[in-house]
Amino acid sequence: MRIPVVVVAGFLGAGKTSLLNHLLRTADGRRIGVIVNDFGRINIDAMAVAAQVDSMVTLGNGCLCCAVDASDLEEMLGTLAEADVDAIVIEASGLAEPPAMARMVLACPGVEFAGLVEVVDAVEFTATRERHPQIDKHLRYADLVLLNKIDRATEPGLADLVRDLAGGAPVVPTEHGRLDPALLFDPVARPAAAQLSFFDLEDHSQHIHAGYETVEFTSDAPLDPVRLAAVLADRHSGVYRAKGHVWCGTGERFAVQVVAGSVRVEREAGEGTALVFIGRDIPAEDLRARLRATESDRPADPTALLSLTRYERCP
Ligand SMILES: Nc1nc2c(ncn2[C@@H]2O[C@H](COP(=O)(O)OP(=O)(O)OP(=O)(O)O)[C@@H](O)[C@H]2O)c(=O)[nH]1
Repeated sequence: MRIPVVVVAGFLGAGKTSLLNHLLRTADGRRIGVIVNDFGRINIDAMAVAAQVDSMVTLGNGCLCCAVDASDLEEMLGTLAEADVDAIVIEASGLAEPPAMARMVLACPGVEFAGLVEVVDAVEFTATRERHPQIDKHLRYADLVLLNKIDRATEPGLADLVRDLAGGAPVVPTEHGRLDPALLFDPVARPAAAQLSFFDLEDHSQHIHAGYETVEFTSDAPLDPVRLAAVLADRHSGVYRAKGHVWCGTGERFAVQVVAGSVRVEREAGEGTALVFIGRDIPAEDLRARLRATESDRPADPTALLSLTRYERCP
């Protein structure tokens, strides 16, 4: 039997890793192999899922849809297939071109393309669509759409709009990607996957990731929470997404998640700092210098960092 491969796509910060982690947590005996593709060189998403996955291949630094050719993907899928998994989930980078990825999976022997899942950020969707009208097409080709962050959705008519754009594919409202895994992995429950054979090969310059860049920062020194909080609060308007881990020299570190105007900082175990900023026209040198200036030689009370957590819309 060919192994089903599900592609999970969705714009930066929509909730793909949350969905993946939920699927891994609720796998109920299914062995799930994962391919995680992060846009930056540091694969933060891979770190987030590594603890619970049966078998994982990661690909950082560029979108799978462009950075890899079909034979590389075939090799990655082959590695997972050898690990004897029941299903494979590919988490695309938040800037990937989902139809292109689906087409690549369709071309791989030994696996069955089991559908394109598009995760929609119910808070940011309208603003994202304005910047990237191509996103409508992503929904049109989806086999299943998650209308995620429904707990924070305030826009009237959004569900109807997403349903219209999804053109008949099921639209499931979710919080933190909590989707019934049967919808993805049970052949009976899962919607029939599109064949995508009618796609024209697109020009890569039209892809959403054209124009986006990443700035990475790593450090083994304790960071000063007050100075770092100021850098994160006063981030350049080009930064849409930031994620990673921050260490202030205490016995814990902090997971940082920025999506547009939302900032979430949570305690977690570990040491060391790795942060990735994703956006357009980010003044990389300036940002790196400001981050470097937060390095300190002593631990400090992290309250200033924790109190950054807030949800707000971008102006
Ligand atoms: N309030 C709320 N927050 C959510 C929900 N789903 C995800 N988040 C938060 O949104 C942020 C981004 O979630 P991720 O799952 O990392 O998003 P992603 O699509 O994997 O992000 P990229 O890989 O960077 O594109 C995190 O802080 C999540 O906790 C949700 O349903 N409601």
